Amino acid sequence: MSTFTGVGVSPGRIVGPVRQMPRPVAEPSAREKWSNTTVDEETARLKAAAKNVQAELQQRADAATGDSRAVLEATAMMAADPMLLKSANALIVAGTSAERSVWEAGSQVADMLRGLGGYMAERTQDVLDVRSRIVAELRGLQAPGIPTADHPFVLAAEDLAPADTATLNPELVIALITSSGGPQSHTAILARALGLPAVVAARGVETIDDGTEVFVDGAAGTVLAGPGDAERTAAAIWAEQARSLGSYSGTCTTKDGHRIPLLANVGSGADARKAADAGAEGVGLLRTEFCFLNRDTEPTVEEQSAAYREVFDAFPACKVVIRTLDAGADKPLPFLTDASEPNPALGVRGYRTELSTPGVLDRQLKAISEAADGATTDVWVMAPMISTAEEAQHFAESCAAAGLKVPGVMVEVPSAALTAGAILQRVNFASIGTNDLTQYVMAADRQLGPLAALNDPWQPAVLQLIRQTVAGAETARGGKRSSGEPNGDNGKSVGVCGEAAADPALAVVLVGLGVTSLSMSSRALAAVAAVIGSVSLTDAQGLAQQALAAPTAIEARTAVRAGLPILTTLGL
Ligand SMILES: C=C(OP(=O)(O)O)C(=O)O
Ligand SMILES: [Mg+2]
Repeated sequence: MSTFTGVGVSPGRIVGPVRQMPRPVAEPSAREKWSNTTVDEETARLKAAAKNVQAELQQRADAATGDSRAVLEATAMMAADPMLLKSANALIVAGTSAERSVWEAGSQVADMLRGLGGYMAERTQDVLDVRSRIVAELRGLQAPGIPTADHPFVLAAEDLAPADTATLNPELVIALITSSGGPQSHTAILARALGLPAVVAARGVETIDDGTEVFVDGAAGTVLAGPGDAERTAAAIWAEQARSLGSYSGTCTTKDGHRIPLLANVGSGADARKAADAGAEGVGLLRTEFCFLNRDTEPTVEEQSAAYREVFDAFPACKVVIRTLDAGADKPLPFLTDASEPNPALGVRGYRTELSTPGVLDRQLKAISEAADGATTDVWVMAPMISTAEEAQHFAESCAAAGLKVPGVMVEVPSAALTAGAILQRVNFASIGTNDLTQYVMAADRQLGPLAALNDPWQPAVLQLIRQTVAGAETARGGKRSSGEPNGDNGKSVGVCGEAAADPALAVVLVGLGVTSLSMSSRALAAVAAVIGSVSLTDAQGLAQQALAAPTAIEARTAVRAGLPILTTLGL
């Protein structure tokens, strides 16, 4: 039995066979020529590979439903695209290998589609995906992307990109294990959103053979190859505990009756409908960039408005906090961000793209305003990566110009936490993004596995910045508020929408620090509500003081967990 230790980022214990995510297909050399074959043989090789890829994609499409089916059908059609094959054949005739020919032909077709704009430009990614698949087929390699199987499996990967989420089928993938990736990486966020046990930064998991049975413990952060009876029993107990936790009732209060609204983090209308079904009281973070990943061109006002309206319609008469595009670093959008920046996390990302690409923000605000028109939803709008009071002021003015009445900011840059008082005099609310706040205050890339211990929202510096943000809000408000979620117009409320809110023990600390609402993946709602419901507000404040007094992240977590016996009862 070998054990791999990493960082547990989504709790749960499960036993299942591993499937490795294939490595991305490498570009064939520009000098790659065919030899030992004839033009006809090389053309026939390409034709057969394209046909196999098409058949495989069509088979997957037939088995899929909804959005995944549409994506797979479009990609299957692309594999048989006559223009792609014709351009590739012309290169083969000139002596280029089938692999290189289809690679170049794919680039040509992609450029052409991009130039046509609109719906055609949307197909660019499909062509690039198909050409990689055909090259993999020609080389006898596993197809790129999330593997398929006819039985549930534990997906092992180096890390997952946000774009991989479209094809991840949670019925088949029962846990995620990665050799890289930090606790705030998108693999971790995705795992929590899907409620899948996950361990990141577990070096060596990339060497586990396909089919090997493993035991994944997403709380302990361990992966064990060749589990025995003890592990199988632990997995069965966890499945039973998960069932008994049930679903979120739609109301979260401390033991002594203080209301803490629990909202959902979503990335699309479909997500929002799932969150509403799960009992979320509204949306605390709509990641609008997730609606448009893989887009080469800016979505039109109409397209945006339709996407946002879907979310508003899922939450009539409830609060929805919509975040303007947070492009850059781990979430590049080609129409907004510069892929060649040397240090993208510190670069032109989030609200800062307004400097390099003015106009996109105003068009997005217009789209939000149009979507809100006639909807009963209480629409709040916030900007990501705000660093100064001037930026907050400018954002508030832009919202006002678009007729949006509740502007706010994300607090995810340490300067925003330190100057929260001045910032909150200019906007109505703040939402703390602990994922980025942690990476920036600890100077530790959130995507890097080796820095996982630094990238921990229990770090004393992060807790102090949260306290400072709440104190800044009190100054801006001109005094303390006793409890409850203030209204959007003058409340200067502080919520948390980073992944810290989904950690039930840390959620209690956040409440104790004075945070008034929490937003998380809907899977976490029931557990967070159960743990908050087990303490009074005074208990939560006491635990927050203990966490603040602890000199290290580990000691803070240990002290708080010791004060929350319900965590053990629920297996959290
Ligand atoms: C919620 C956050 O934003 P994202 O994870 O999308 O960067 C955060 O930084 O905590
Ligand atoms: Mg962020």
